[in-house]
Amino acid sequence: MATETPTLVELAEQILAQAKEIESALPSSPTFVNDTISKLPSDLEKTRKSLIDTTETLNALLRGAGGPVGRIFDKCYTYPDELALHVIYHFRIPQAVPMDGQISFAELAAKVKVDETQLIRILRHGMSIHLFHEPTRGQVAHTADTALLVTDHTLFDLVGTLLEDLRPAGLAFPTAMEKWPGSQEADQTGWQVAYDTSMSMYDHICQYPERISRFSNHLTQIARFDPRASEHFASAYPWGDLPPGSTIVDIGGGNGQYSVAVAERYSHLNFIVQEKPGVSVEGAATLPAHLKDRIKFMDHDMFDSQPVKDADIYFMRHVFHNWSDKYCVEVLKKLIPALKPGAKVLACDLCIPDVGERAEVERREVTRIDLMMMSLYNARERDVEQVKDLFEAADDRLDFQKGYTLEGCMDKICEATWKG
Ligand SMILES: C[S@@+](CC[C@H](N)C(=O)[O-])C[C@H]1O[C@@H](n2cnc3c(N)ncnc32)[C@H](O)[C@@H]1O
Repeated sequence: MATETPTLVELAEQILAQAKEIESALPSSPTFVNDTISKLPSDLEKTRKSLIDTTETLNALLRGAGGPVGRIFDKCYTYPDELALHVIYHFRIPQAVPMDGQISFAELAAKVKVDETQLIRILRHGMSIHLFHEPTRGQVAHTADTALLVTDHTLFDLVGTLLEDLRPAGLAFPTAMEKWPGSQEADQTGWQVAYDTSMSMYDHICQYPERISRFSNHLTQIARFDPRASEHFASAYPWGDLPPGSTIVDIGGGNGQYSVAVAERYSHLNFIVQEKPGVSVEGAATLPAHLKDRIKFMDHDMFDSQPVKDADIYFMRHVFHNWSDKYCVEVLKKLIPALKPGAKVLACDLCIPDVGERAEVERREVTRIDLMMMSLYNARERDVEQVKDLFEAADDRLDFQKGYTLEGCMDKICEATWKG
């Protein structure tokens, strides 16, 4: 509400106080060429997110010149920003600019084989959003951002996946909404419209070696963003309260990395990692010797009846967000005959925070992934209430308990107990 919005001066004062706090913790103030913000101590992460929120609020208030029209313009005109980055990716322009020093537009155009005039126009716009800079007229040099696109190939592949492969599905999504209103099927999305295929996104992309390779690198890049994810997972839930010898089933567990994290911390627990055939091969082969008697791997399709009866915990980490409600409920129903009274079912996913619970910039990180899941698979991210609804829809004897917050990330572990 307008009455609750701080004044411009109040916002500016908040920004000054937070900027001073951040700057005093850095070796030097960050620039677009020297990115020191990555050296910020983790205990100031909350302040950094809050400062982003405050600056965005101030910026948005000032943008509304002539009414909110400026803000609407800003949203629509991200399209040329994406176009500039897309061209920069497509023609591998970062790799053609010297890491130290500079190159003329003419030389660069010849090197990447594009028309010089088009290149200048693309890069001059790119420079306005910190993609390269022009140290002297007619010369191109790296900013911290474009240099990173050279040194970090998984980040480069993330750009390619998002802009070349996934973005067309987003553009086509309104048509998919008209064609298949409210669909919960993974083969009725923007992807099928954009690529004129009946295959689901993952099956389709697998047919193109270059695309699937950059897609898996983009997943690696996302995982690197939170290198302590398995640690957070292992510390968020009271695993230590389980009796010795308890059995935990990790459904859709990939290479078992989250079972490994909990097993390393709690030596009294046993794990069974279930996956589609072939998925866990590497995890099984590289399992540390001291965990071999406590972690087993098993082929199992989660849409079939659960073969491991009477386990203490069944957990699914980052499984439900790949599926629409209908399929999540089906997976839960397949568990029911295996559950003993008191067994716990845990669903861990990115969780959409309530408004005000986290910085707005963090909330948006989840809602934007939610829209990607929708446009690509008709899947979704959920808030705690929506996970609770899944448990209730599967069986009212699955008694929802609570959502455990994970320190340092946006995941929550939602817990239900089987009442029997
Ligand atoms: C996003 S990954 C999560 C992997 C792991 N739990 C983690 O948190 O890193 C989703 C996993 O679900 C698995 N999966 C998909 N369909 C499945 C099915 N029908 N049965 C068992 N696992 C399945 C995939 O193979 C994939 O490893």
